[in-house]
Amino acid sequence: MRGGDGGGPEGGGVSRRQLLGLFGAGAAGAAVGAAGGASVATALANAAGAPDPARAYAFHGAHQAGITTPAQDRLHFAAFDTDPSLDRDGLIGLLTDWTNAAARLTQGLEVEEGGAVGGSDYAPPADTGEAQGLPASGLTITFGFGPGVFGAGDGASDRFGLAARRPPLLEPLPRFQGDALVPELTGGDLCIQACADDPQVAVHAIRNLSRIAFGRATLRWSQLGFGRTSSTSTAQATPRNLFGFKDGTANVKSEEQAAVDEHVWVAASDEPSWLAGGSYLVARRIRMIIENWDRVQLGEQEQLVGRSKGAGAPLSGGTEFTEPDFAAEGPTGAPLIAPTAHVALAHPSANGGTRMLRRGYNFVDGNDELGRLDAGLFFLSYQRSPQQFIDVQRSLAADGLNEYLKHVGSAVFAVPGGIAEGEFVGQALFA
Ligand SMILES: C=CC1=C(C)c2cc3[nH]c(cc4nc(cc5[nH]c(cc1n2)c(C)c5CCC(=O)O)C(CCC(=O)O)=C4C)c(C)c3C=C
Ligand SMILES: [Fe+2]
Repeated sequence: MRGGDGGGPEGGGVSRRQLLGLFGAGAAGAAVGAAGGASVATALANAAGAPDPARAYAFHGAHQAGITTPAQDRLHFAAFDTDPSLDRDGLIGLLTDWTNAAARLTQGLEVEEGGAVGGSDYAPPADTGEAQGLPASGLTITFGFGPGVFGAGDGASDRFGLAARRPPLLEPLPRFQGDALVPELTGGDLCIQACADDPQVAVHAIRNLSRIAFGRATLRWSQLGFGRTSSTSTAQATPRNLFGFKDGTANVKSEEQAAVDEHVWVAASDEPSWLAGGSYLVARRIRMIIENWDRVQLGEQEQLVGRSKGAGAPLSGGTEFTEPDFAAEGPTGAPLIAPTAHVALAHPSANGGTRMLRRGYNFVDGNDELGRLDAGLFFLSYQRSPQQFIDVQRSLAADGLNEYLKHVGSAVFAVPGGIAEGEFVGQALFA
């Protein structure tokens, strides 16, 4: 619990009580220390059915937390531009300061001991204070590097001396059919994804990390999210998006170790080696024209998605987790799942076997001048290569849902692997 004088989070870990119950004390200690690592994925998942305010995920580990971690209910995502005056040492300094703060915040602590009210009356507090008394709430903080960190590719603008370390796959995403991107909601040199089960905890994290960056990086755009639109663990119930459909049924789940290794983590044999254990993050702010959608008949809504609205079962039959049968035909000989249905076009069978780990959130940001809700899905996906997203998004050009969607924001980031205590996030990039 954040209290200003070093009080740790109750339980000190991934619901230590639950892990003790599952494995006994020794195993629980090892599991908490390696959170984010695959060896405890099942333990985390079993402990993750329902939000637990005292839950604290380890910040250090083989992978950054916040990817295969059971998706929390709330999001604050931020993309930053680095200040033109920032050089390599300045960037390392910023990453070090962010690491130190994030390691504390995720454990339910203030940015610094005595942060909000324990400092001098004559200096601004080191912590903004709105999370005083709040527990860790499952907070994870995940950092990523945008293409701009590696220079503009002309050699002249390589402020950080990282051009030679650029992941060959890290390019701004190509333009997709129907894109209506707003530059102010697109791109970014650095990103931070803060997820928690308490919105105030996620916002507090981004606010303080932004404040720490003052003079070194400025917020380019940010997004609040609620009601996760995916499950990343088999222990979680599938949530619903703002179209009212279950979303996340066929997602890559943390328990699918082989699929996570094949589709999510950059392997040691991939280029570049500094990104091993990391992933590529794609963010898309997708406006949903829900007023039009709400006038569509139920049967047509289901045809557009390819699944039933109630149970989330494929229209070819079965229950939620039955594999869709795209060859199944109805009495008229027409396929039960239309070839232009969202799930038909997004399915691995339509995309050379490709999958991705989706981790998006619903958003509602007020309304527009026509009185329509500015609502939608803040789509986040983690994959071993951005090409996985590109292939599926290109396939979705024929998606009937597009009539009700508008992609207005877009960004791609290389998310480095996890770190050990004493290291700063992304340290391998500078080695
Ligand atoms: C490019 C990737 C994807 C975008 C963009 C996207 C947007 C989007 N999706 C929904 C609703 C649903 N998506 C579902 C499944 C699904 N979607 C993608 C990819 C993108 N979706 C994939 C890879 C899959 C899984 C396909 C499969 O393997 O079967 C579903 C069905 C339930 C589920 O499996 O999650 C829904 C519903 C919306 C509303 C949307 C844009 C706003
Ligand atoms: Fe989808």
